[in-house]
Amino acid sequence: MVNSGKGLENVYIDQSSICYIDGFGGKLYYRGYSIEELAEMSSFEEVTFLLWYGELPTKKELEEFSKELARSRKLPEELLDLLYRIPKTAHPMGALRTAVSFLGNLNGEPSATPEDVFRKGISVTAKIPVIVATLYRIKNGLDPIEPSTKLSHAANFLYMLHGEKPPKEWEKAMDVALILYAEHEINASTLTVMTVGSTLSDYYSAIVAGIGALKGPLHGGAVEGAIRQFMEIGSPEKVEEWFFNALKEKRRIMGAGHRVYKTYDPRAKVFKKYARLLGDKTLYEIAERLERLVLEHLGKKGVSINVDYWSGIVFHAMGIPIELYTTIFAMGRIAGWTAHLAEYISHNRLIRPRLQYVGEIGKKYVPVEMR
Ligand SMILES: CC(=O)SCCNC(=O)CCNC(=O)[C@H](O)C(C)(C)COP(=O)(O)OP(=O)(O)OC[C@H]1O[C@@H](n2cnc3c(N)ncnc32)[C@H](O)[C@@H]1OP(=O)(O)O
Ligand SMILES: O=C([O-])CC(=O)C(=O)O
Repeated sequence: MVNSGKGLENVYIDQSSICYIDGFGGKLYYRGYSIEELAEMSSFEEVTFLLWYGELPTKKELEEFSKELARSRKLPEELLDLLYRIPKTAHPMGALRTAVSFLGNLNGEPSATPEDVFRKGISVTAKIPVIVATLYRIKNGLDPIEPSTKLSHAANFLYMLHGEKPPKEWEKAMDVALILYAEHEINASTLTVMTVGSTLSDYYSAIVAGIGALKGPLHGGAVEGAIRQFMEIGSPEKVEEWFFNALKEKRRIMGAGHRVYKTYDPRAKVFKKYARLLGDKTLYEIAERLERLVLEHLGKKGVSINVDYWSGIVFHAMGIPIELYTTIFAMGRIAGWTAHLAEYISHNRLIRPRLQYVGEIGKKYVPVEMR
């Protein structure tokens, strides 16, 4: 290799003031504020404002921003019609990708300024939970519920999904989940968004590409993989046998390992607290036993527990079907995608790395009849 950055490991492509990860110390900061403090004290609306505009909002700014988000929830009729026509077998991330792409056809002129990105960002951030909840209800033969303009971003999603206002502790847990998922520097989906944005394509094209990247099981899709693996194990006594079999078969433990964290992901610690508080006891115990084995046997390779390990147990406790978990990740991450897109295009340069060619050159072309 020309350099050692396979998979762009440890390659810095720009400077940014949005997020700092200390991968060995297990620390994470959004605009300088620790993730633990934001999760405990803040809200998704406030964190989105912080990520986009660089400072915590004043009370008035937060009220206006929250109102604007709430006002932007309603889906256009054309999109509602489309949601009914998406195949019921589609994975919700695929359906969400189609829905956001369709929104782009209603409003997809190139986004050349950060202000334009934020204007569209408000609309898409507001609509993603509405799209997800509406799709879920249509798929299950239930009537979609109109978004409320009174509820918080987190509470409105749960309300639209279940058809009733959520208990306070569910609203808080969902709000915390959205905060924890909101931003994480230049992860695979954010790089994807920035790459599309760097061609000066439109906001929606960039976000659609980000949704596609997030869906994969090595990235956001791991949240579904992690809980499915706990369910597959089935009982705490079976964890050990399952783990050593997985190692023997060279299967990855979902929700473990990370390109940047070589220690416990600080977001996973917060999720673990909520999983203990709200989650199914058996699933929690399975996950805890598996975690011990991961840390003991894979810790020396720098494999620890990541953000996707515990979160599914929290969503499961709120009666949310597993196939929606990655869409909840997207509901949070839209904030970070938008922040990075706006920051990058404000001093844009086309993203275009190289591949070292190792094939042959100068081969003689043979016409098809002679092959
Ligand atoms: C929100 C997020 O995106 S967080 C990540 C979510 N993804 C997952 O949870 C899926 C499982 N995890 C993984 O597949 C990986 O840890 C990734 C993709 C996240 C990071 O991968 P990379 O940084 O490329 O690590 P890489 O693949 O080089 O692995 C390094 C070593 O750790 C091992 N390893 C890494 N993750 C795991 C895991 N989950 N289970 C078992 N072993 C693992 C690899 O086998 C490798 O071992 P080796 O050196 O003996 O061959
Ligand atoms: O940073 C990464 O590579 C993956 C991750 O944890 C995230 O996107 O939240």
